[in-house]
Amino acid sequence: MPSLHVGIMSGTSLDGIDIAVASLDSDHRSAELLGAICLPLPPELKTQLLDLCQPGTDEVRRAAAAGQAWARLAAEGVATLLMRCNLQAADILTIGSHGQTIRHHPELGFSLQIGAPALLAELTGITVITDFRSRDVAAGGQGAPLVPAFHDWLLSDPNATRVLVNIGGFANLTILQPGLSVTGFDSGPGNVLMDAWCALHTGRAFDAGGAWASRGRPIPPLLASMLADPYFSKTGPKSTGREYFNQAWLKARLQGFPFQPEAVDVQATLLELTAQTIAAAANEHNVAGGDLFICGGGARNDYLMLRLQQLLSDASVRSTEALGVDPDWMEAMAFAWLASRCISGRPGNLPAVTGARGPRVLGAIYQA
Ligand SMILES: Nc1ncnc2c1ncn2[C@@H]1O[C@H](COP(=O)(O)OP(=O)(O)OP(=O)(O)O)[C@@H](O)[C@H]1O
Ligand SMILES: CC(=O)N[C@H]1[C@@H]2OC[C@@H](O2)[C@@H](O)[C@@H]1O[C@H](C)C(=O)O
Repeated sequence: MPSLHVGIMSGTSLDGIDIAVASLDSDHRSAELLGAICLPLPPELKTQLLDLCQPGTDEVRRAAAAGQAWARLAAEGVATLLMRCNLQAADILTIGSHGQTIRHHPELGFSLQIGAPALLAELTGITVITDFRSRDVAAGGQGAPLVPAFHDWLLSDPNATRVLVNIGGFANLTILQPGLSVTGFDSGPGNVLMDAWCALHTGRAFDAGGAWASRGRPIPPLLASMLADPYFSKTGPKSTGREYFNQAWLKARLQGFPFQPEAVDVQATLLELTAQTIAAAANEHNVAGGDLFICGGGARNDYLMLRLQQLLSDASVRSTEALGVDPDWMEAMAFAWLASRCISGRPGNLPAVTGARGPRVLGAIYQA
């Protein structure tokens, strides 16, 4: 029997809160997107959340305040979306709310998302499930990436190799190969460094279509110094975040550089870094001849898509649209699905992906 679930994702790009409502049918492994909405983060809330991604003073109070502001915005989004879809709160079994990651340190035993789930349950009148990463981390896993389990559930094909690549702030891959267990990991930065550099030099939040990067030329020694970072040669399970790949990381590479490069060439180098680390991660798993399907905002970066296709010339590189899944809503749908797993007492993680000791039911439930 299908049931209706809402998924809310606020990713590492901090561009907005994505909300999707989906009809999920576990008997037939199907997911139908009924509607979706993206609420841009007001600049003040974006700044508050970004500030919380690094150590600072009075963090507990600031995190509580920002979490509540986030929940109020998310609740408004849920109400608008349900109205547009002609649905009532009572039609929705659960909301799966990822919240906003402000620290991800599986090596220290925690991954912290904020988003005032109790308030969200109170404001929406719908059962809210959140804190999806902690249980996996407690079981020795990375707590990330979690979407590979959803990709496997919805998109695996017994006859074809499929690689799903989510390019948001960070990029993660899911490798679905007939007869092999699912592999998945974060390959490294997706858009996060490109966004930061673009904002600094052009005042724009991102480089639309990769047009600016396409006018520059990657700087080989700078690219080499970036690719030498030990994260890229580590094998999975592995996950990363703003704690590691951030403006300070970029600054350190630029400081060690003998001349002042052109800003546009740095942008081209950062795009190349994203493309090459994704391509290398796919190649490590011998996916030549398979299909790559891209989701997340990176699917709109035409130049990045072109570079990926050039680097992986034996594979076809397309957006997940080709599989019938809108690339903008894949992650929000994944959190709707993770909530459906939790409420039915079924595991949400893939131990082979996250490194957890075993399958675990993920999430904390705030009953309506
Ligand atoms: N038209 C476009 N051209 C180029 N890049 C784009 C375009 N639209 C969106 N993006 C990129 O996609 C990003 C947002 O992607 P997305 O919403 O998938 O990220 P996220 O969910 O925040 O990240 P994560 O998956 O890491 O949590 C933007 O910050 C921008 O870099
Ligand atoms: C800790 C955290 O929020 N990680 C995000 C981030 O954004 C992409 C990548 O890094 C992935 O590991 C994860 O998100 C997706 C939704 C995931 O867990 O699959």
